[in-house]
Amino acid sequence: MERKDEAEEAKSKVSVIETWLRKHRLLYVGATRHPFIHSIRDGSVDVSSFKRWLEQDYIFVRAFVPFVATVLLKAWKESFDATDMDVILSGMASLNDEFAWFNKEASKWGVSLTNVAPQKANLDYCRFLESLMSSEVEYTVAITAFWAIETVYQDSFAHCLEDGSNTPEELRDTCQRWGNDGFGQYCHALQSIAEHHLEKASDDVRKRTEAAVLDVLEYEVAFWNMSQGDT
Ligand SMILES: Cc1ncc(CN)c(N)n1
Repeated sequence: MERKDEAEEAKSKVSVIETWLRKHRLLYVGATRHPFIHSIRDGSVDVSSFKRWLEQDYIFVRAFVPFVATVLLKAWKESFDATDMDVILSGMASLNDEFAWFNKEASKWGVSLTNVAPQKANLDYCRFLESLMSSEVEYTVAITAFWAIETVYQDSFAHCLEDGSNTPEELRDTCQRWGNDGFGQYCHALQSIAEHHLEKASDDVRKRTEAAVLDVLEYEVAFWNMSQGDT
């Protein structure tokens, strides 16, 4: 009987990440339902904004790869569960495909990805990524920030593919890239890993992880703003 109560309690227990998502709902919605995303979803998107996003995101992804490499290194050193490395490695593999995709998409839109100057919001975000690459930053903080970065794109672009959306045909490929179910499952796998480590983390590490997630959400909002030319 007691065992059953414990199982029931575990089932109804709200996870750390879920608690943060509820607590910071407005910011999360701001990052995943941004006017730029709405404009893709309703078909009113400004082509020059989309092209700016494409150019700037290519620069961001180039900085994202070394960040993910450091998360992989930390998983190897700090996690005893081999699944962590499998999931992170699958993320790296999809980043490899992403470069090919960026090049294809750039030629489709007549955009050159070489010699693009990073804009301030992008530079700030890349600098933040670099700070997370430090060996002083715990694996729990890094893997949870990684989850947040991937999830913002997944949630945003999946919204553009939902029933009732009016996403233009030529933008569906972009939305599929991050909004597809496989990418959704990958984000859930990252969330489970992050949760597992957060459950065991000290209050101090949890606090710093929550702050890093909030930073990610703010940088994502600034990135969408920049894409729209609102900086
Ligand atoms: C700014 C940003 N955030 C997230 C992702 C998803 N990797 C991205 N490509 N760019």
